[in-house]
Amino acid sequence: MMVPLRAVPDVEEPAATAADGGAGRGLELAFDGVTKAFGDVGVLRGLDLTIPAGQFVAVVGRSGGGKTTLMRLIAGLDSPTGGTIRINGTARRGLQPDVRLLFQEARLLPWQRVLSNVGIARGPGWKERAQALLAEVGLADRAGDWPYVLSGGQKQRVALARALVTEPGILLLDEPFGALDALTRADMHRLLTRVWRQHGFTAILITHDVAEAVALADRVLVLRDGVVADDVAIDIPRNARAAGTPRLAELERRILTAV
Ligand SMILES: Nc1ncnc2c1ncn2[C@@H]1O[C@H](COP(=O)(O)OP(=O)(O)OP(=O)(O)O)[C@@H](O)[C@H]1O
Repeated sequence: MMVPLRAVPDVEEPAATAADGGAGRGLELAFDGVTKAFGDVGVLRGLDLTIPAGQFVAVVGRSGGGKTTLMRLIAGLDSPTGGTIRINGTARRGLQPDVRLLFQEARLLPWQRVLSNVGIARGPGWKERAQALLAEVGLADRAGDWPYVLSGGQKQRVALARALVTEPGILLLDEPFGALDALTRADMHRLLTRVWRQHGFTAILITHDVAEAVALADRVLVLRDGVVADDVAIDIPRNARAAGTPRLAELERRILTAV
């Protein structure tokens, strides 16, 4: 197995919050009585929720609980049955270029080299921009490679660089590290935290892994039976989380109980 060799520096800065989050380009996301049903089956049954600009939110819940449905609504890939989703106060309709998605699979174009995969949006200066983002994700020297020679973790880094190329205000992450081994996952956690601070987007991470949620997020939402069953602030500095404090264990237990 190929494991990314380039370690991500684990630079610890004060945790960014909604108030001082990153570069401040994040967008606020608000749900106002949002429901979603497929036929008779109500998947989301009334979400009222505000996610401040620049916040890092994790969404956990049982399989089939509506997490991916929620992502698709935010991304504009599907419409709510009722209620409104607002981005910076404006009701969202259809696809929005300010919102980007990262999936469990990197979904790179196999017939394009790494640099072209990142610079998919093209436009003036795209090569320099794509190259700079590759450097940011630790793949500066892989620009000329074909996707098939990369490891799973490296592919996800390329996908992350590609998602950032348009400087999205909201980044949706649907189990992006689910298929990676533990060491690569830990590297990706550090990388994601770093780019989130650097770029300032609002991050919404879907995960089955409560430990991952409390390691990365400012706030964890538990989605159960189509509503937010718990909304937990992770009030522990990020640099204290890896060590595992009693408070962190307590929050993890609370989330697991709510799930
Ligand atoms: N297009 C669709 N048509 C009908 N039912 C759907 C559709 N999309 C999702 N569902 C149903 O909605 C429910 C929630 O699905 P969703 O994929 O959002 O759950 P999830 O929490 O993301 O699950 P997992 O963790 O397993 O990915 C499921 O019962 C699913 O079968």
